[in-house]
Amino acid sequence: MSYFRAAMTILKGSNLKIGYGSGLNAKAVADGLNFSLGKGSLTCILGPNGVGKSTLIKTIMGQMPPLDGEIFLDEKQLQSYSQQDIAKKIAVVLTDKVRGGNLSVYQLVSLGRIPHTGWLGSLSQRDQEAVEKAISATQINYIRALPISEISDGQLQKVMIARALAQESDVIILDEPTAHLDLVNRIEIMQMLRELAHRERKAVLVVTHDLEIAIQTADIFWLMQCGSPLVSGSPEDMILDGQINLLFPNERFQFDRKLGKVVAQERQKMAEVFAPAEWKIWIELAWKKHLGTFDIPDGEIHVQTNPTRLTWKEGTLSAEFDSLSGLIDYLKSTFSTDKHSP
Ligand SMILES: Nc1ncnc2c1ncn2[C@@H]1O[C@H](COP(=O)(O)OP(=O)(O)OP(=O)(O)O)[C@@H](O)[C@H]1O
Repeated sequence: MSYFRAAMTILKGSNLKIGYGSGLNAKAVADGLNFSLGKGSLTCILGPNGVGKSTLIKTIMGQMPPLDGEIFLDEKQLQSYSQQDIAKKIAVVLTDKVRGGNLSVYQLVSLGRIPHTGWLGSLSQRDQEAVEKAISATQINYIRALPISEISDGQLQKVMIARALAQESDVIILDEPTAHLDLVNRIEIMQMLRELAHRERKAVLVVTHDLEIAIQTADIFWLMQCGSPLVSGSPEDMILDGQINLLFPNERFQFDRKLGKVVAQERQKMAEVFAPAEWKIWIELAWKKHLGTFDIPDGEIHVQTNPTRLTWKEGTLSAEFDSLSGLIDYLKSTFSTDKHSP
């Protein structure tokens, strides 16, 4: 497996120290970063606000020099490339809103050819083919003639990805590409990036805070945490060995492997639940959310479906409800500390 990854590597960081300023005024943001980015896979960078994800991207793009260590792009030192040569190998999609409402979708995608044609270059047959291929791969043909001021945020994000594809670089980097999008668009964009990485053999590197969608789509995670090196691995391995919890500052928030979600760890006992598996999960989540601070005696919850019937059993007492919220409301009102206080 290590041979497979090494053979596909397009970008490598070695003992990298990143940050701002230089000399005595240098301010390091992260240190001791080692990574390799593989072609044909979707890699997600995750980490808390301010840990240095955007700084790492800017350094990889050659916009700022590393404070120490080295970056290799296609086995050559990044510093040996001109900015234009980097642009032929790395395309970037940033979070900033795109201006230029008068440009059509087609014209914006065509801008991806600038590293090959120069600003004033006209599009050759070869350039036009690359633009058409990018438009087709991102399924935006139906909006190609529209001005970008008239398309939605989700469509614009696909157009920006098409522009990056038209650049025909080995690496595509995206900084929070789904930040302003609704849930369906967030999933769709990440699935599109996964497909493009695999089908077009691109190395796609995405900064995201969307842990659950990243788990569903990424091949590799890079976890960044304050004061510690970058940790990489497959999302599934990281969940199973607990490394995913490096994302959280303390033990109050942990990734629940069974639920597949981040949950607050309340130290509390829970009723014994006799229910189908999907009911158990939502009863547990609702219990944690609503009853975390309540002192509820040992009890059992029994669930029957079709029609829904939830039974709370505590000693000889038994109460029935036709919804989970009905049961939760009952437990809240019965065991409220306010009610029990003198
Ligand atoms: N131009 C700058 N000069 C000096 N320090 C900066 C500059 N830009 C960012 N920083 C600092 O570098 C650190 C890392 O910032 P960065 O934007 O890389 O974090 P991030 O992980 O991308 O955060 P977020 O998830 O909030 O986008 C922060 O402490 C920030 O204040």
